Amino acid sequence: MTGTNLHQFVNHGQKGHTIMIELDKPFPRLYRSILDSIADGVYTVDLNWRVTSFNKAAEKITGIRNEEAIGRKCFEVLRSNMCEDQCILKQVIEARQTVPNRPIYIYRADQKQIPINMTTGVLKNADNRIIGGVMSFRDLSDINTLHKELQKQHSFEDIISKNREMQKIFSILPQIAQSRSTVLIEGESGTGKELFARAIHNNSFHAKGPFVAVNCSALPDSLFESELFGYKVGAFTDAKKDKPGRFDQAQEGTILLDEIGDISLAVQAKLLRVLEQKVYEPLGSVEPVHTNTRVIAATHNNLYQMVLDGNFREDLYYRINIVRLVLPPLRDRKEDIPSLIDHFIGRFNLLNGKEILGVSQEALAVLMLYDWQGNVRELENTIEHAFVMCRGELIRREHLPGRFLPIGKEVQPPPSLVLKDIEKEAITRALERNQWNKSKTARELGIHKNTLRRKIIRFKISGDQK
Ligand SMILES: Nc1ncnc2c1ncn2[C@@H]1O[C@H](COP(=O)(O)OP(=O)(O)OP(=O)(O)O)[C@@H](O)[C@H]1O
Repeated sequence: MTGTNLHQFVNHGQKGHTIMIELDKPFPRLYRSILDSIADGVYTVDLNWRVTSFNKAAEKITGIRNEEAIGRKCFEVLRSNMCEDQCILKQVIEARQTVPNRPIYIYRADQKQIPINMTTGVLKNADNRIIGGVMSFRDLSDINTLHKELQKQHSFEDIISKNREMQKIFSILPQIAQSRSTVLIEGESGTGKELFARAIHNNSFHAKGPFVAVNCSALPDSLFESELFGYKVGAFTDAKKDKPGRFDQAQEGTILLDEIGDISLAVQAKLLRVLEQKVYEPLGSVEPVHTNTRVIAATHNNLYQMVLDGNFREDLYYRINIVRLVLPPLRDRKEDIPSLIDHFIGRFNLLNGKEILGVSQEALAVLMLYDWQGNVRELENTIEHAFVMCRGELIRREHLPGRFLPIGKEVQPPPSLVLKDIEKEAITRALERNQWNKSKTARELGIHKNTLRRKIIRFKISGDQK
């Protein structure tokens, strides 16, 4: 390569690139041809972040032509989620080190956001002086689509679960979504009630309309009516102009009445009228407004028990309980924990530009043995905490919040604990919970009875072992 303007072109594979080039001289045709023959998108920038070369694959992936890219600032061309405050190139130049395989998002020319995998290296001239950077990137859309296809069996939209009860709900969710009936979703806090409500909305005839979530427990009686139904100017002293309510905002869409068990009996009567007659009057108005909003109600209470206790109107209960979904707590579907962890790690990797690969065996063991009173939300927050603490590729026990650290005896797995021990432990506990009834246990674990039998033999689980 001596005698050319491109003094050295080295590709270190996983370690990334070091390209030596003199940017003030014309980019030789030979090397442009080489760059154009590469399947990955490649572009170079100078120290003012101006794009100096942009190969054919980069054009194809981004939808931006070479002539449009050259000379422009790289953040105007790629517009990635990292550009503003975590510019990788800046980090690379400061550390004089290649950053390989960062998953990030960029915007294409047609405004579509796509996931890419970016490797960033420094660009040096013949005197070994840094004169810019080189980025190579790969479109991950197809890989992500394939991955999603595989995950589809255990998910509905963004809801992940291989639990049998949840799978049953997934299978009827499209029908529920397409009906116009009111849906009641019951489950402890953090089990995914709002996620399900959104999935129903997204798959319904109302999908193009808005999705409006109202937290009923946050609304005192005095505000409930004005918040839900709005008011007209002069309805009360401070009503200086008309204000639309949440039902107005949700017209043609879906309204989620979250924590419906927390509303008073007086408010329940008002809500019943809307559900029965599909009309309401804003405060200060006598003109009824017709609503076509789909209503989904959610609660962490046992509404039927509330009816029996006289705290919830029976007629309203039957009105909202046309279709009822009960989401099991996470401690009853621990088989979901590993895939939920993967799901959150994938999401946080993309958001934070990190490349964490997973959790260590010991960390997984404590997460599997934990009780998860806060359900999936608590798991999500735990992984987010670990993300902040983790500097390497693997989340270890020490990265988890304090309650997972070895002070309490109950969460101390033996150091040799491996995945099969966790599985054995989970199966034994499930068998105990179900009085060693194999059909019930298999159902709870979401596996076939024959699979359970095989595992009992393989793990040498016997009734008297504990
Ligand atoms: N099965 C699941 N797969 C993926 N993410 C989930 C799942 N279940 C819950 N989550 C996530 O956990 C968090 C809590 O979920 P969500 O808000 O839907 O729970 P909720 O039951 O409505 O809680 P609350 O009763 O406290 O309002 C959200 O960030 C949601 O995305």
